Amino acid sequence: MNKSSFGSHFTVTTWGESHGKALGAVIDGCPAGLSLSEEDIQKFLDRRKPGQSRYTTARKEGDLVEILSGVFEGKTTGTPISLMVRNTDQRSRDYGNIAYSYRPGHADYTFDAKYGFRDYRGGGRSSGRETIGRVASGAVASKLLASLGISFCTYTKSIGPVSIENFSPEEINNNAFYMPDADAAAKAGTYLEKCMKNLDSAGGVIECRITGVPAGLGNPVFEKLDAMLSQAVMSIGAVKAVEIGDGIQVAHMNGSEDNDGFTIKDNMINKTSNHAGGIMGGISDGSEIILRSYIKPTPSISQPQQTVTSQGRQISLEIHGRHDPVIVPRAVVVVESMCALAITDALFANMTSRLDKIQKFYSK
Ligand SMILES: Cc1cc2nc3c(=O)[nH]c(=O)nc-3n(C[C@H](O)[C@H](O)[C@H](O)COP(=O)(O)O)c2cc1C
Ligand SMILES: C=C(O[C@@H]1CC(C(=O)O)=C[C@@H](OP(=O)(O)O)[C@H]1O)C(=O)O
Repeated sequence: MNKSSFGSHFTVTTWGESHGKALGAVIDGCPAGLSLSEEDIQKFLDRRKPGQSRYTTARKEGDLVEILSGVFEGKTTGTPISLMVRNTDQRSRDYGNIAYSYRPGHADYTFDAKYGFRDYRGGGRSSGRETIGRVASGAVASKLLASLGISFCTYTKSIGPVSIENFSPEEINNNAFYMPDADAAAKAGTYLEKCMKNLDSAGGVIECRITGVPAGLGNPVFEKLDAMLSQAVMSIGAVKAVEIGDGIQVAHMNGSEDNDGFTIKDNMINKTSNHAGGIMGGISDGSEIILRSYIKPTPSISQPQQTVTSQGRQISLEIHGRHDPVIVPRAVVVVESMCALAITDALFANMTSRLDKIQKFYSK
């Protein structure tokens, strides 16, 4: 089985390959009446599309979205929403040497081990280009969440050894890295130039902050909100770790440092700090949700690497084709989209969690 869907209440199925005719998504479970246009979705896709700086793949794609179904007179109809982006700049002949040899760090070997057959053109289904369907669906989920007062702020926290520490997340500078600190962005550029000169690649960290999520979203066991968010973000290619709140740092803290105190502010229960990153016991606590995603260096590099062919011959492989020297800047909106899908799914699952809420709904 090749499961291509995410979510059980707001369900997204992505489809397509990097060098096929097109890619896209089908969204099931979006309520009727949400105003939605191709421009709403295009704004998201434009943040992800390739060819926008020298630090991303040189593949030139417009990534123009077409809404094929589920929207009438500018509003969702409550029926499946089908979204499509056509591929226009495939150069499949560049991939001849990976048809029968395995790229270190990519999905070639494991895909073959599972299916015994693969579309090797640009990684096929395992290409980062699959994230088009995720981002197009994330745009719809974000529009829905925005109408409920839930918003996202996502940015590059580090690239290689260059990280940003003291900054205002709202000030995302319009640099090639979506990094809210222009000095750090310049340093990241210098670091990447060195990597590129060495025919090498770099990784980094993306931070996503979600505001406006009320207390009470998520479940106490299994489908914990932190587990749902982590699963959503870990399912993106090249993501190797996810942290919520203080994340792995808590292993080095004492309870007296890590615990967030409670207080009353404006007659409401509030916290004195947010080490937990907005989720306790698997359920949102009403404060900002803070998630970090750790992205590995792009596996396809052009310096010679040791590998084997599917026939078991040892070879030295130089990878051709057009690849991202760093994945992080283009993955910022992918992380945001997967978080939006997870929050929407959790929200819809929550609708029937309390009898008083159901009674209120039917009391009119
Ligand atoms: C937006 C995006 C762009 C990517 N670009 C590339 C790329 O240009 N070259 C490459 O080899 N891998 C790229 N990747 C990563 C691979 O798709 C990924 O490493 C591969 O599928 C193996 O999966 P894994 O790293 O999760 O094990 C990209 C991933 C994303 C999300
Ligand atoms: C084209 C995109 O990124 C691609 C992600 C990717 C990979 O292996 O993940 C490999 C490269 O493309 P191709 O599939 O042609 O080899 C990247 O250019 C895109 O994301 O739109």
